[in-house]
Amino acid sequence: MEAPLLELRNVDVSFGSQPILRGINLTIRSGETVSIIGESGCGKTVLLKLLVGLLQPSAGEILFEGADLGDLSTFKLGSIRRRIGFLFQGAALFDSLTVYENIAFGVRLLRKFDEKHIREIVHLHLAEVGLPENSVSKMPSELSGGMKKRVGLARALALNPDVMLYDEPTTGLDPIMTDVINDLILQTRAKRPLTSVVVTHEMRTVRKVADRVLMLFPASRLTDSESQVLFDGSVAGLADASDPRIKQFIEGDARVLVKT
Ligand SMILES: Nc1ncnc2c1ncn2[C@@H]1O[C@H](COP(=O)(O)OP(=O)(O)OP(=O)(O)O)[C@@H](O)[C@H]1O
Repeated sequence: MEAPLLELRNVDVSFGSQPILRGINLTIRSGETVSIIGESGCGKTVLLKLLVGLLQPSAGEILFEGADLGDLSTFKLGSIRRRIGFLFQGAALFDSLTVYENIAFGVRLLRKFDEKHIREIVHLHLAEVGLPENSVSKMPSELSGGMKKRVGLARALALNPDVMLYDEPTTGLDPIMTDVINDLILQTRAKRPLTSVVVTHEMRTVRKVADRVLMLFPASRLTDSESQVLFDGSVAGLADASDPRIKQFIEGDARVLVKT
């Protein structure tokens, strides 16, 4: 059987004496859109950073197409990273560069294309995320939060990734812009073979985009025998889950601490 595209085996992450991830086992198959949910601080962003090699686990293995990231040369790790697009929380645009230069940045760095080809790529992806042509000359400070996210997405897609990692893509956006970004995540996947991991605490986003949901619980509040993954299944299955911590998360404010 084909190896999963991404796999975490018995992964622990601690910062100092603080355990953040504990014994995480997870497989993500090619083409899936997996949403990772859980209250603030439970380690969702840490998990995303592990997948792209921005963080190393304290124990366990992270595999990409069966290859352990911890065993790879810098060169091989670099070639895997280039296949992974990341839409950071807050979009993380370069403030001193125009929208055009932000989208072109990675393409210039990683591909030997002439300027005409780069211009085509920038305009193609600007159109894909629904931004008008004249936004190319704008500076990030002139953009709304939703526009920034769209530029961040265009910048990631311009590198033609096989995997897209989204960190809170709709947090802080109004409901209309949330739906625009949710639709873009769906369209992005419909246009190309893409595996996506979407970290969010917005159930609206989960319901719209996820094939599968994974819910984490803070490691610091688990008993020794409990799994940190409270739920791994379909969005529909989430609604039927009996664990009160899951119910509270999906019914209430995701950021409110659940008392156990
Ligand atoms: N580099 C780091 N050094 C020390 N602690 C860190 C580091 N990165 C994350 N943490 C801590 O790990 C915990 C989990 O952080 P993480 O950002 O993954 O949470 P999250 O589930 O994504 O939360 P949120 O929904 O608020 O973004 C937090 O307590 C955070 O302070």
